[in-house]
Amino acid sequence: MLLEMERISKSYGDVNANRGINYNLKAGEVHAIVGENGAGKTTLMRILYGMEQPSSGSIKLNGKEVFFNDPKEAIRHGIGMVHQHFMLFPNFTVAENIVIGKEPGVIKFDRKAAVAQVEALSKNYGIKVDPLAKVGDCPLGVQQRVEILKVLYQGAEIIILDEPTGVLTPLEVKELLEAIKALTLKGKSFILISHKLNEVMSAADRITVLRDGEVTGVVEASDTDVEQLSNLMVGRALAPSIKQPSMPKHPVLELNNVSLSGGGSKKLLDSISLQVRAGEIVGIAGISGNGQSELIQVIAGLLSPDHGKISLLGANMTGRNARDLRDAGLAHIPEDRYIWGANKSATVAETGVMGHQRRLQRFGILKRKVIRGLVSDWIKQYSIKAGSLDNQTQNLSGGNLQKLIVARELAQNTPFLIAAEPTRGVDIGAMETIHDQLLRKRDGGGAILLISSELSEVLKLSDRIIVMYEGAIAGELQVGEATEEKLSLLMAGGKRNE
Ligand SMILES: Nc1ncnc2c1ncn2[C@@H]1O[C@H](COP(=O)(O)OP(=O)(O)OP(=O)(O)O)[C@@H](O)[C@H]1O
Repeated sequence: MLLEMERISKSYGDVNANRGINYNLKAGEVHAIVGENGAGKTTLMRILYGMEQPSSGSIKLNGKEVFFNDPKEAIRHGIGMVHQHFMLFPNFTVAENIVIGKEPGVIKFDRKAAVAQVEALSKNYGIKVDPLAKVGDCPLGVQQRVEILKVLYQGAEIIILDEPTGVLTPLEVKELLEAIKALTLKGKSFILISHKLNEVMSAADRITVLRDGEVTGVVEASDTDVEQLSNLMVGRALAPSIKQPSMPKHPVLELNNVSLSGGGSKKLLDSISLQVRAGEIVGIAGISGNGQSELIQVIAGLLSPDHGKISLLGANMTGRNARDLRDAGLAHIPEDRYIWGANKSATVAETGVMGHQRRLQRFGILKRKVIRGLVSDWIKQYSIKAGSLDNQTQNLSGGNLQKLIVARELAQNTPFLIAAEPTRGVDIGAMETIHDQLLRKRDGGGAILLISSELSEVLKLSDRIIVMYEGAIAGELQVGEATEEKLSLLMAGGKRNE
């Protein structure tokens, strides 16, 4: 056996993140780990990668016990990790990012050698990149290839992929799954952490299921289905949300010819006009980087458009800041929970009211008791594993923080909500809860603009779908006529749907 993790336990104070976990990996195998948010997946991988030390238990590589004090030691033993949030330098080239930390050259960095080595590596493993491209200019799918080449350059035999498809387009996901397959044929082994059970079943040979820090099952992928996995994960089968037809009323958000330049002649937003009415969910689909992020930021008052008009409930809000927009009736589940949604060093209770403090204070003093009561209720409603209300936000697992932010924004009961990637990183049970809550808000007369890289989510929740391509609206489809194929065509710059 290539890797054996035996009886691994890890506690943080009262939280038992891992409780006697056994996990093993064969050479050339893809062995996925699934489980609810906070089940202990990341903790187990942080232990394997030397970022944390277990409270008890042992790790064996090729039958020999090893102990890693830090990631450098894990890397020396052939373990590589690609994190959910890429850790690349955007201003450096692809080649520089790959060789960093182990650069060729005796006294001085040998750039030519670096490019040659990256070219050879890329050819050997069939993973295409341009060594001279600046990483910040590369699409996310390419950035992920750079991360994978980087761990291969460091000599990885075991590659940990933590939620690798969260930010990828359907085509990029397909390419990633193909790259994984090709690498296993060359003897590399993968540990895949994912909430996307269909992808897990198509990529993995075996699947280990964790629940509350313990293993609840190890199954062959060819021998299981989504239902059995969800049972092992959550202890029950899932009931999909039921969507009633929408009954849209008055316009809540209106954009008229909104444009934003990106410096030079390039337009980040090109004459966008759209409406979101009370009682409807308008979905925005598009390959990441086609203006969706800028659209969200312009509407949320984080960027000011160069041209055009933005109105909320009939009031002109063009150029107003985020605080004014929140006061006027906007709630916002942000695209990136760490940049816009939370402060890592704040407590859970503080993150639970971030952006809404003004409503929860009296004479400039926060109503702490009220806040603690509110946040405690959301923790119960969304089954958030948060430890205590005074726990630091950075100690929450990614999915649990996402749930806290969604709960906070939905609880504001505002007439308008931007829901950007609302279920990124959450488990299937929580996804169901969040979808139900979004539909409930819509049915209660809320207007929702949904931006999601998950086409299935856009199709499931939206009443109308707008596709963005190169900063402009490439087409609009009613939910009845929209299919993944039609949307994908428009997303790739296909014919405008007039
Ligand atoms: N440094 C820490 N201090 C305190 N608690 C922690 C710390 N790191 C993790 N935890 C807790 O350990 C538990 C397991 O977290 P972990 O991140 O391993 O879960 P996960 O299965 O990866 O979840 P997700 O699917 O949301 O990423 C959670 O309850 C989390 O809050």
